[in-house]
Amino acid sequence: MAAQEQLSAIKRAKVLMVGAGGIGCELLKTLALSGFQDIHIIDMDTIEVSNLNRQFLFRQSHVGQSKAKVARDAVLRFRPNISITPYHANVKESRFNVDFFKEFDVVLNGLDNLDARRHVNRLCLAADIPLVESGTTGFLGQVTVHLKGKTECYECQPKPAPKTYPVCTITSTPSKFVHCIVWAKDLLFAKLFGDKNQENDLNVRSSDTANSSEHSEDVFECRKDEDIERYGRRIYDHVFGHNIEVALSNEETWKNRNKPRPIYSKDVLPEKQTKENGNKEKGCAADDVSAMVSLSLKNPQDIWSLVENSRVFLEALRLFFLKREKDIGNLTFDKDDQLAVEFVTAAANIRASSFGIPLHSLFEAKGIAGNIVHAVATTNAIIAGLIVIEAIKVLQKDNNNYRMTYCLEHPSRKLLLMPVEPYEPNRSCYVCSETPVSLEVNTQRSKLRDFVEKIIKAKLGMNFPLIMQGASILYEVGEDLEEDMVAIYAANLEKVKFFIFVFEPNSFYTWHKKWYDNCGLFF
Ligand SMILES: Nc1ncnc2c1ncn2[C@@H]1O[C@H](COP(=O)(O)OP(=O)(O)OP(=O)(O)O)[C@@H](O)[C@H]1O
Ligand SMILES: [Zn+2]
Repeated sequence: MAAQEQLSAIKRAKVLMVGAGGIGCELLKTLALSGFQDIHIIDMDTIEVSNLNRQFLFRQSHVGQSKAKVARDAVLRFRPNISITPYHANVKESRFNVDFFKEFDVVLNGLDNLDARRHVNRLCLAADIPLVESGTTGFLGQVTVHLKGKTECYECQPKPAPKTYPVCTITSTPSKFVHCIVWAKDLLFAKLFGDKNQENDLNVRSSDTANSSEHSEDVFECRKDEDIERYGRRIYDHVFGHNIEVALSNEETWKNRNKPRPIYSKDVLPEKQTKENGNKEKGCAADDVSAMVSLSLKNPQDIWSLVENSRVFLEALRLFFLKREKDIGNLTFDKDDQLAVEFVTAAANIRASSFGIPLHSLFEAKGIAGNIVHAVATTNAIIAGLIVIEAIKVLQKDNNNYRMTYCLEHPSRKLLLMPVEPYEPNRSCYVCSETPVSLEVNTQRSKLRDFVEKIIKAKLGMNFPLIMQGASILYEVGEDLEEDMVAIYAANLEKVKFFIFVFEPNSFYTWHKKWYDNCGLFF
């Protein structure tokens, strides 16, 4: 009897879930309610307040606790007799190796990043375990099934790169609010609060023409005898006033564009006004410091005026120096860092105002800055259901009926869920096919570092590459390397004229034989 067989396949199955976030919580619940009895779940995160609106296994009292463990406990309350094994860990840890993966009948991904997805894909290929992969953004979602040799693997098709903008649009000619956000976040915020040694295009325009008395590197440093109010105003005037004037001096740029308007702090905020606001101090922990709180701005969905944005800008900068001084120099923008979001929102709005671009609320700016498409709980639930449907087909080896399913925002051919037959493996996929990758590299010019970082790690996604020249090792990655080897490898990275063979050694992935024999990179 088909139904009986299905049920016993479900009961016998040992499944691994990776990710206990938006999709993962729904998936764990649906697995349990569908009769699965042996579920292992890996998630490296702890619960945040922002998860509670859609990750229904979690409650306020769980904030700060392991997602995997709390998810397990929540599901055991309504299915007390099943076995759920949680791992509060990164799936990339070496204990989750090929042998670990081989213990499962199917692996189900509910992840949110390319790196972890690639990693799980490769482990599933190496262990020859079916993978059901998924993802959602807002109303959109998809579920795909990957079986080694039968359907394409997760990496058979190149993934679209995240959207980037031309540097000059960001530094000189923004035309959309998102350009102002990128400027505020990746240039101004990074310059003031991030790693000082990182390249930064913020001042390209002004430093081109900067007069020699003002050394452009020092403009952003707080001077010895300068109080923080004055420093804030100087930065404000430099980036929203002076830099815009410099940009305007290049007539060519503005022939077919609207000219921006330089904005100086004294025109927007008379000196006295900031003093009044700036002095309102509230005692709170460094992490909770907020310019909105100290300026009594309550609603994050309000669009602030230029004056309000200018106040937030100066107040946020002041608070960073006053309350978060130890973070300065190490910060990268984080959408969950309230003060950082306030600063970036205000800076982006002041720049938008200068360029005649409509201003936005903090809520909207945060969404754009964090590349956030607001998650839709229903999409996650639908996708989780589809994952379970495909997982059951996998367990029953129902080879002819696997489907990739897309969840659409608007009906297409009257369907909101669009099933498509899975594609065959891509014969030239460097991950799952026999094809060796050949690359042409100019070994006279390229440093080994460029090769390792731009190609081996970024493009090919190798985590533990081993690079050989003849019989000697030029470079490898590992936790237990001797110090002197680390120094030698570091020196090798700066060298040019290498002639090498690269592979990801099998101690970690134990690549299936084909990969191991053929998928080296030859030069
Ligand atoms: N390498 C990894 N190892 C283990 N778990 C991972 C790894 N990478 C991502 N995850 C987990 O995958 C889950 C993805 O869930 P989701 O997309 O809902 O993101 P979130 O972090 O919960 O929410 P958001 O980012 O939208 O605020 C997260 O719980 C995250 O911890
Ligand atoms: Zn592939």
